Amino acid sequence: AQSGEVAADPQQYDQAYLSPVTIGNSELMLDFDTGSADLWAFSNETPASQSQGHERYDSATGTELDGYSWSITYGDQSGAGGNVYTDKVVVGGVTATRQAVEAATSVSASFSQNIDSDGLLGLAFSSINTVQPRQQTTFFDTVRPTLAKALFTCDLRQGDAGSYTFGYIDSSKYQGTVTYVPVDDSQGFWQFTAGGYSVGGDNATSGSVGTAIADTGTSLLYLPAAVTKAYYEQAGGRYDNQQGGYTLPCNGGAPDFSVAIGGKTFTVPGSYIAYAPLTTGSSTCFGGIQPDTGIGFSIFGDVFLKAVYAIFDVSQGSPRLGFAAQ
Ligand SMILES: CCNC(=O)c1c(-c2ccccc2)csc1NC(=O)CNCCc1c[nH]c2ccccc12
Repeated sequence: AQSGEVAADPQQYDQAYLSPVTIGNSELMLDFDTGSADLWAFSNETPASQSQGHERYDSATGTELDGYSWSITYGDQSGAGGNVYTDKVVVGGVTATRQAVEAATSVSASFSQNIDSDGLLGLAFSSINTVQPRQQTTFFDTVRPTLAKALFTCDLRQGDAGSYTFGYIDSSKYQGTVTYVPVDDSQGFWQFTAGGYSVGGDNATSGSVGTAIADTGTSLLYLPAAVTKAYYEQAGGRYDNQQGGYTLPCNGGAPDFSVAIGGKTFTVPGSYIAYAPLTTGSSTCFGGIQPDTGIGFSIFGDVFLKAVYAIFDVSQGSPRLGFAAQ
């Protein structure tokens, strides 16, 4: 049975985390994304004008799926599309011998400009993979029958290298016990229900956050508008229309944010929520908590996930998420 571990290196402001992946003879840095289900990469088929500074997948090592294509658009209106190959993909020693690899023939500007990232490795459910005419499986779904345990874990850190493991849980990476909650995979996401929250206090008491997804591909923590408003009232933040989100003083006074999941309280330190200065040297920061208005659910992105050890587990038949304090 296979199991393995791969580093997750933070980009500036922990905007995303990148992990080394070998595809055929190419070694690329990919953004592992539990909020989508396509493994796509810059490739020899991506126009040079769009791929400056990126490592590229050389599709010569792959077997083309004739007549297959993919096209994805994310909520921030970024996206990519192209052709499909099968090739050998290795992540932390775990090997998928015939993994669908989506070679980009076109990528949006925000991906071209983010030169550290050579593509994404989707870890949501394969039901939302975009390959046509026949949907393909994610790397995790491809290797799942060969894994020691049908699960993967995520240990993201503030401003420091974290890691993903496949096939095993590393109990040295968390304290206390793991709290498991059921996952509703009907929308293809790692979707769960979050409970009460508290700002600055130590026990999650008021209100209820509700439906949420665990999403390593989204940088911030998107919460219901009322919860977000309550947070910034205590944090001394304000909604800045020009910035298109809440901003707050960078100076370290931001209160912690706590939320109950499965009856256990998990706390995001205030320092994670003073996310990034608006411009270099500014004393005003863009907030790491933003409203989830119009999305349809809350998104527990990297700002939350770097405060916990997360276990994405399908070993029990129905999927479940495990959280433990880091
Ligand atoms: C901001 C990125 N997140 C989203 O758009 C998103 C939404 C979403 C939907 C509507 C409006 C805002 C967000 C729901 S689930 C979800 N999660 C994903 O889509 C996960 N994949 C994000 C890939 C991605 C998009 N832009 C990037 C820029 C850097 C690194 C990764 C990315």
